[in-house]
Amino acid sequence: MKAIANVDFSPQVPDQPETSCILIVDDEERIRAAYRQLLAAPERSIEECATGGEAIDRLDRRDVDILILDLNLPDVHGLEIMEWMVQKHVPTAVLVFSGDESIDSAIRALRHGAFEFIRKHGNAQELIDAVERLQSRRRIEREHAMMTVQLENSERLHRFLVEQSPDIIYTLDRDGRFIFINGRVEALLGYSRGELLGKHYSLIVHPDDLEHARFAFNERRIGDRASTNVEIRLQTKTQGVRHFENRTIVTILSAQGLYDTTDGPATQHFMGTSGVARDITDRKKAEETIAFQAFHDLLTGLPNRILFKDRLGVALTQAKRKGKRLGVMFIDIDRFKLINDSYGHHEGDELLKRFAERARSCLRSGDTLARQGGDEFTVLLPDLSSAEDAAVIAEKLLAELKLPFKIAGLDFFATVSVGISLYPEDGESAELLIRNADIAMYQIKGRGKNGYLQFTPEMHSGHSLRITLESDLRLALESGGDQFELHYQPQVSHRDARTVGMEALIRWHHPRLGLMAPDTFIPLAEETGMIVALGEWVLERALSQFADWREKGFTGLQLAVNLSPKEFDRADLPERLLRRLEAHAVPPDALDVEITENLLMKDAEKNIDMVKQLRNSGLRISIDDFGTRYSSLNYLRRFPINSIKIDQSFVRDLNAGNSNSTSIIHAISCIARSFGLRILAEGVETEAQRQLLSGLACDDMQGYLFSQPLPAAEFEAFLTSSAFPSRTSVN
Ligand SMILES: Nc1nc2c(ncn2[C@@H]2O[C@@H]3COP(=O)(O)O[C@H]4[C@@H](O)[C@H](n5cnc6c(=O)[nH]c(N)nc65)O[C@@H]4COP(=O)(O)O[C@H]3[C@H]2O)c(=O)[nH]1
Repeated sequence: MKAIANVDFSPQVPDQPETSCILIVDDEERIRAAYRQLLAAPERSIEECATGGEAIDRLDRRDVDILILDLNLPDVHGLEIMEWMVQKHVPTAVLVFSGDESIDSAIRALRHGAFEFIRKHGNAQELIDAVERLQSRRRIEREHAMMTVQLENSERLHRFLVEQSPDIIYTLDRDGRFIFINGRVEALLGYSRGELLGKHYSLIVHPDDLEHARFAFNERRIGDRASTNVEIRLQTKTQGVRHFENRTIVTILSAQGLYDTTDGPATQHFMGTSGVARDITDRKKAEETIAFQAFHDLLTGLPNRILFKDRLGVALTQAKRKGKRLGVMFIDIDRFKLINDSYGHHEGDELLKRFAERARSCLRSGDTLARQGGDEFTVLLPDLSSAEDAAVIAEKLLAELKLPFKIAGLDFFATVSVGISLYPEDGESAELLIRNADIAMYQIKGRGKNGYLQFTPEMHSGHSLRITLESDLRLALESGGDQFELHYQPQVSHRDARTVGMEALIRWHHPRLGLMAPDTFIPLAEETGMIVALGEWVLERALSQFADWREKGFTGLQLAVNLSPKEFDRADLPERLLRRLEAHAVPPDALDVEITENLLMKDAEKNIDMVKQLRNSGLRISIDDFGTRYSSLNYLRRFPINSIKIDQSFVRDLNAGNSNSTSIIHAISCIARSFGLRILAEGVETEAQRQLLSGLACDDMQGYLFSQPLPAAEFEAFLTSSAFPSRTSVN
């Protein structure tokens, strides 16, 4: 950026009356003395000269404001002095007084640039009035000159700002033609200014946005009512580096009407529009990357489970309306783990990709093949004329797989187990149809794999385990929660390798099944509503432990707890949290509530309100598993959260040198930073990941590299003795 050199933008209008220097030139000393007396005043400094020569010397210093000049001097004629002054550009104002009272003499003096002509022997008041008039004129002239300088400076500053602006700044005439556009347009759109001046704005607007642009570019309103942040795609002149889609950049446009008010505010004439277009192409690209990966599986490019479920929901609505049948297939590649472990992950990934291609080739264009995760795929068959149609497709798939996959020079033979469920026979909801297809798939696996089966209600008996777990969980809660334990995992600041907080993670010591990870019982607790009581237990235990640590001197730490969406359903959540915080004397800003992206998407308005209430109470809010759902940046705008936790899956992929993951983390961290959010990466297991993440501007990290989640006593020892001590370590 250029420096704004030599420009003084400070106001320069004087607040004190200035002293005027007055020079009286007359050969008669008596007259000079009389005039000096007449004109004496504090804001005047009066000097005298008896000859023209002396006067010229004095005037040459150019600090005389007013010259009172007698024309008839002994050495030089007064008019000659005035000629000399014109030649030398002496800026002194001249008041001629002369004993020669002829009109001719007065006219000559005035022609030579005199301000006024006064008769020498006239009324003395005439001289005083003339000098006052001159002083006042000089003052106005000076102020005018100063204002001109200020105006020039401000215009220079304005030009500088407009030219250096990273945004396109333009003015249109009343017909929508450019009458001004700054140089930024050249870099952004590839047009020179000359090419655009006089042209209609539609030349640079993407054809699909013309209608939209008409409102923004024709904006007639001003002030707060004028359009701001209208998203419009502009077209570049040629295929540029910065294009979004074909020759397109995305901008946010703000515009307002321009009015001629010279005839007074009542008679405003519309003159045109001026506005600013900010290039947001990079942000849009990042949003698209994130939106794509939120709905797609990165490895195969297939829809992921969220998109699948969404499409299934839409297909179900249509099937219900039209009275049609639809099918869901759950496909699992047999012994995939074995292939992965024996040949390596790269080969495993390659097999998944090739399998996806082959499976897709067996389907019609309206069918959806999705990857659920790992080696599990699902298929939506939205339009089946009979139950057998799904079986035909499954057979086709099995037949396709008789041919080997050639990967890294080797022949891989893959077989699959396929479970099928049908609407309306096997379920009316997306969840039920997927679950029943899954159950059918497990049945075929149990029967020796490589085949397909349609769901039958008898297959449900295996689900009795779930029923038992449900009642065990209820009992565990009712008996006071002794079977539960909290483990704490440190969160480490990447800047100074200090522990800055911890996440509380629940464990269940099941009396028969042993130690159970939360993934095995939290979903069940959520489905049955027991999560609310479980959440209460977690909060109470975690806060009491945390308060204990604070008392021991570990004060600067944050405690993170997971909150399930069900807990958000209760309107009194903020009060309950605050009550518990108060009971343990823990300040609200030490508690970091982790919520999932799902929560923000479903029932957004209600949840926005809840998040705002929590934030207003001083609590901190983090979004857990960020990037795994539809990470619309809109909700980052609308939800006043503090931090985001980048999901482990991206961190894991960093190890495999997956450039997709790197660019997604980069995109996420750029966006998070622009919203002023703290970024925490989860699941950091290796030094290589730590280094990559540091380069991607992650503030804090959590993962096995620093520590596994630990029981309270071990965590306390970690805080004091580890390589990542607490910032407020008591030791
Ligand atoms: N592979 C790998 N894993 C790592 C690493 N570092 C941490 N982890 C694991 O990643 C999970 C992080 O927690 P989360 O994303 O909040 O995910 C949590 C959270 O969503 C839920 N959860 C745990 N405790 C609670 C709770 O008290 N309430 C609620 N509502 N949910 C909970 O269960 C999920 C799983 O918890 P955990 O099994 O404890 O699993 C924890 C943790 O043990 C690493 O370097 N590598």
